[in-house]
Amino acid sequence: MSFRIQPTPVSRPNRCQLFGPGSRPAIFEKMAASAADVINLDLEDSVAPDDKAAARANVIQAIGDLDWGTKTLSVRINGLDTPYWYRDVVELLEKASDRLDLIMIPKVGCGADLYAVDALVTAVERATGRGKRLGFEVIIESAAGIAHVEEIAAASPRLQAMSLGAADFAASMGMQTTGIGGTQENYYMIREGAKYWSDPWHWAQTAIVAACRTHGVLPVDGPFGDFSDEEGFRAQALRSATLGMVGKWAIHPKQVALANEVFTPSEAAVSEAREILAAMEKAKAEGAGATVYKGRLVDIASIKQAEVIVRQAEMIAAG
Ligand SMILES: CC(=O)SCCNC(=O)CCNC(=O)[C@H](O)C(C)(C)COP(=O)(O)OP(=O)(O)OC[C@H]1O[C@@H](n2cnc3c(N)ncnc32)[C@H](O)[C@@H]1OP(=O)(O)O
Ligand SMILES: O=CC(=O)O
Ligand SMILES: [Mg+2]
Repeated sequence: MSFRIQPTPVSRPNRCQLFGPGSRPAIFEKMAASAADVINLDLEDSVAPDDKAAARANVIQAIGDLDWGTKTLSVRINGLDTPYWYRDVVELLEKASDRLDLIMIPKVGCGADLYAVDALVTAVERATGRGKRLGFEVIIESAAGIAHVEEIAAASPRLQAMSLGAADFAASMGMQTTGIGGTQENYYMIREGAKYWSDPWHWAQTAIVAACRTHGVLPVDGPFGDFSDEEGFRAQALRSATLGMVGKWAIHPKQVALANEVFTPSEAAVSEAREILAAMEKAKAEGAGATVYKGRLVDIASIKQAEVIVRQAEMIAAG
């Protein structure tokens, strides 16, 4: 490990973030009753411009009125290039109850975007004497966002989570697709006449995971648009989990159980991790730094790998 120790992100389950438009209050109770760890009430791209003010009022009322249980409650505000965002922040902080945990800032392009929102949030918190400090989450969904991803991950002590937003990301990058996440028909290699599909989101995901892990932020995979394609969602989520992401968005209630399943370590994975820890305890007692488990090498690095899985399982079990 470098002299610079890797910070630990906030310890809370973030396997699934369920989104719903702020202009559709009829679904808020269903969102609150869902099995998602995080609820994202949206004021941004799922809300038409004429509905922005009404959506904001709906969301403010629902934050206080509904029972959100132990979920993390977040509101996606409008982007800093719009006329709406400052009023989203000010009205949420002045009028919504303390139940609000986070705001999600979309389309961030540089660290100064977070600085600007932090300055406004801090001023309103001080002016109103608001007790609970608001946290941030951001979406990397532009060329600028991915180019400055590490600067963004380091930009505010309020930052808890960072998601990849595949739809806006594809548009900003000029990618020739209208698909939101998952396999892209034209992204393949050919060998001996057979097509092998590759993953166009992979490089952005790894950049996000590395930036997040460097700065103690939770890396999250964003939306998967085709909510009829359960296997496609599962495959995308499994790749994200394997890369180190802790959860994925659901843009339809059907996707919540899938995300929870993928981002909860399986019983088999947890017992194997515990067995590796036990094998290493035994090795340590015998003065060895490495040993053999099921015919393969395990050593001190394996302890850290196994601890990732055990910690994740324990944190989820603790709720
Ligand atoms: C690219 C991005 O920015 S993604 C993030 C922003 N986008 C969003 O927030 C969109 C979120 N999703 C939605 O708005 C909706 O799910 C839609 C438009 C995709 C589909 O809505 P519908 O046509 O109503 O879906 P459908 O008929 O399959 O709904 C089934 C049930 O789930 C409910 N439901 C639909 N969406 C949601 C949701 N997001 N949360 C909770 N419940 C929901 C419906 O009310 C319906 O309930 P019922 O059985 O009691 O009648
Ligand atoms: O906001 C999400 C996206 O995919 O765009
Ligand atoms: Mg977007």
